[in-house]
Amino acid sequence: MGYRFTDLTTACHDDWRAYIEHDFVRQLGNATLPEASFRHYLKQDYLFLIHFARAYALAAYKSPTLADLRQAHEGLKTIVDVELGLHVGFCSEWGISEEALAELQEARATMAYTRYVLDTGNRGDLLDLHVALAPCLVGYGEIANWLNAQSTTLRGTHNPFDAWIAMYESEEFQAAMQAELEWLDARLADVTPARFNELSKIFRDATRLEIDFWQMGLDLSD
Ligand SMILES: Cc1ncc(CN)c(N)n1
Repeated sequence: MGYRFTDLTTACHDDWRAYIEHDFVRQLGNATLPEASFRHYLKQDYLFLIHFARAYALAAYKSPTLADLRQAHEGLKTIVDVELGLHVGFCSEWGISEEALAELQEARATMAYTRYVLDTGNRGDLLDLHVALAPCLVGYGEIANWLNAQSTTLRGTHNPFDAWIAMYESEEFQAAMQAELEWLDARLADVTPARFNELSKIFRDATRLEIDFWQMGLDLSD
């Protein structure tokens, strides 16, 4: 029997749950997240998204077939058109101008995560790269769904972070997540146990770097 994406989350169960259910996420859901933490996160996420768009462009470059190229293009479009498009508007609502975004200094957690993914993609193959990217695209879709399943999550005007949840529960984002899951399931079906172990390691590393990114927001670390 072949592997599926859920085998990766099962192999890294504790790290995956620590990422999805991080205190930053919980506080964002119940509207207790300090505004300074959200602002710090938003700024760093702007830099993060630019590097992740580059990583999807690398996936396009490494794509041997039209189907692979389409999937890389899907990830790139989601970041550039859906996330970054809304992000700049979000930032301005939170008092962060485009000029301020252009002058930002990258925090170490942003640097570590984005460069890890780009390095994994450069030295590995297309599947290595998609697995390194998966906690980002699949994780945020799952986080929105997890938040919506919690009785403590506030929605609408009661929550200043509502628009953030709305972005990741949107049809467009959820469809991109599903397409990525299908692509990963199809590729993982053929891998050997030894190869699956290598991929699990990449998935775990990227998931742990997502945890550090949340923590950076909470700690306001640079
Ligand atoms: C750090 C991080 N990880 C994931 C996502 C969702 N693309 C994001 N915007 N930022």
